[in-house]
Amino acid sequence: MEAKNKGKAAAAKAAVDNHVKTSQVVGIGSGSTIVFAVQRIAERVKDEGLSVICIPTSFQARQLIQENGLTLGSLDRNPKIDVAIDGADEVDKDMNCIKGGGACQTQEKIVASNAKEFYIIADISKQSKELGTTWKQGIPIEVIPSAYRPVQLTLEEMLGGQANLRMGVKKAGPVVTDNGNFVIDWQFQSLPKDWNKINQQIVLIPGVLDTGLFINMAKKAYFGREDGSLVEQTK
Ligand SMILES: O=C(CO)[C@H](O)[C@H](O)COP(=O)(O)O
Repeated sequence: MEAKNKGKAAAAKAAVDNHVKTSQVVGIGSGSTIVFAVQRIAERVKDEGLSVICIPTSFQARQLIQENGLTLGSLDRNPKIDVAIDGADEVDKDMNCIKGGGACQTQEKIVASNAKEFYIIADISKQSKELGTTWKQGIPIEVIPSAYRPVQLTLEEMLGGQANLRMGVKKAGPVVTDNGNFVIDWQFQSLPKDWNKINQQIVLIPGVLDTGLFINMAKKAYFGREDGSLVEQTK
């Protein structure tokens, strides 16, 4: 297994083994690390008879749940989630996160905020002392397509920096989210001191759905090192 994947797998296994119990409703995040968590849940279903209902945060998560033979639930049928597990692009010492590298942050935030407990799994490169110092691609913000230009201008006038429309790779034009919207990646000029305030300011701009700033939501983060060892972090 590739070294980085060893860390991701170790973090995923620890979170699933420590926090997922039978009969629970489990929120399934998106990205490359969550793949290992879903595989571990499937292993436990097979080996121990674990029984859980999985709530996806994206098209990718839905596919993963189905491909691994797990029970697919929905927020309509299972609005109360026991535990949610997800990856992150950066996690600071206070457990605040930047998410949305895969453009799934809105559904991820809905699932995480409706879970009793929310756990982050990541390779060690995602651990950071101060939010905004390691993830350099900007704060992901989901916007309604017709509003993208005014939102870009408002962000730049209000907060400075640069608000870039995320463009597709192997697809002409912008990235379109699972909700049919666009993503703006806001790159700040100077490191904000109060991320909570910044988040609230952005969310209030008409046309914005939500941001990839997950402030004070995660209970614990599991970071895996390349040798398969773990760093556990709580607030
Ligand atoms: O927020 C996300 C998707 O919107 C992902 O959880 C985040 O990008 C981390 O992904 P990976 O596990 O591939 O590092």
